[in-house]
Amino acid sequence: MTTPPAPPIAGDYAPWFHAKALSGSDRYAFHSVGGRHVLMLFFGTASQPGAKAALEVVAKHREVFDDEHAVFFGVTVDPSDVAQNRIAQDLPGIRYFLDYDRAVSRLFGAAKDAHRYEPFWVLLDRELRVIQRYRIDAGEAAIAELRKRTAKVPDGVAPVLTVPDVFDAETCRMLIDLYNKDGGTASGFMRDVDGKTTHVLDDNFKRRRDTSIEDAKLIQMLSQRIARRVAPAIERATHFKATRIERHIVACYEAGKGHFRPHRDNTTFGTAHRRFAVTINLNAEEYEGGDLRFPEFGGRTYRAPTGGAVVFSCSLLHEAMPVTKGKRYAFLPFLYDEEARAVREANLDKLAAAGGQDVKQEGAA
Ligand SMILES: O=C(O)CCC(=O)C(=O)O
Ligand SMILES: [Fe+2]
Repeated sequence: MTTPPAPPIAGDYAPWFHAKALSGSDRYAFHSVGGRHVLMLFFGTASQPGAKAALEVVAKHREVFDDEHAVFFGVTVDPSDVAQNRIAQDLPGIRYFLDYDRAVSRLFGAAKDAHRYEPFWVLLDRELRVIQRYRIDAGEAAIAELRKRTAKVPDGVAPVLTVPDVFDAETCRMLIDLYNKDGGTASGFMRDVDGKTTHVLDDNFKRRRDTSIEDAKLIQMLSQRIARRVAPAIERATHFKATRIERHIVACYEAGKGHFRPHRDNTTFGTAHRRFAVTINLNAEEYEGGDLRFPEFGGRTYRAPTGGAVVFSCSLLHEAMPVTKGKRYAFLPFLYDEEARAVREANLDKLAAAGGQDVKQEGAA
């Protein structure tokens, strides 16, 4: 039997989990809230006076939770809180987890067992690390600290690599032409639904059209450039040897439509093998907006030069900002290694039929 990890203390990264939320989601992905300070309140049941008072403190400071700088999550283990309308989601910023099996409460140390519950607040920074835990009656102190932290958030630097000249100008142009001949197809993203990695389309979350490169010779040439110019940069910076490449696509984000909201690239069974994401811009001078942003590290944005790459770990939260003028074209592979290939193969049976295509493409980097 493996012992469950000890609950996080100040300075530790908070554990990630999926949980039922009052919003209606059965599997709300907690890792996706990074980039904002997070105040969690493990209150157990709002029928208790201490919990009720704590929720009143949240209501009093409601404007702090604007989804941009800070978010609040209440955690109840009592179904009667919903049945009796004691809690309600209030956007922006106020959300609840329905932790009826106590899994989340156990993870954070609030539920000791089926009977004992120690309510508390826990404040997390934008990288989802614990700043501090507060007793349930110390809500004012927790929110005062949150206000202080959000008033001046240092502008960090995301741990990304920039590699110039992976493709020459001619190759970039040729890839754009290839896309334009085909016009691309609306591309979605992966989500685990009932244990299967499923392809989902949602314009609010991602809007982009992709065309898949089919020419074997071209694929080989592009893969070689990645192997000779991107893989060594990754190896020098991280000691990771990328040997495999997933997907050869040209993607296009159009002004007024194209964007991809904050996500991580390896959080489903079907994508767990991905190690590094590579963005090679094909026409960096021809559009506005469309830069990459890593919300856990602040507002700074990144744009690969034409033919050059921005490379980052697939575990980092990232977004492609909306394109506001022109069209942005990019070549967007993922890299991994032999060990990760075994992970990929072990997960093949977890791909829902319709979603399989994208992640089954393969070749050596
Ligand atoms: O547009 C980009 O550069 C990144 C795209 C991305 O995040 C993805 O395809 O997962
Ligand atoms: Fe991504």
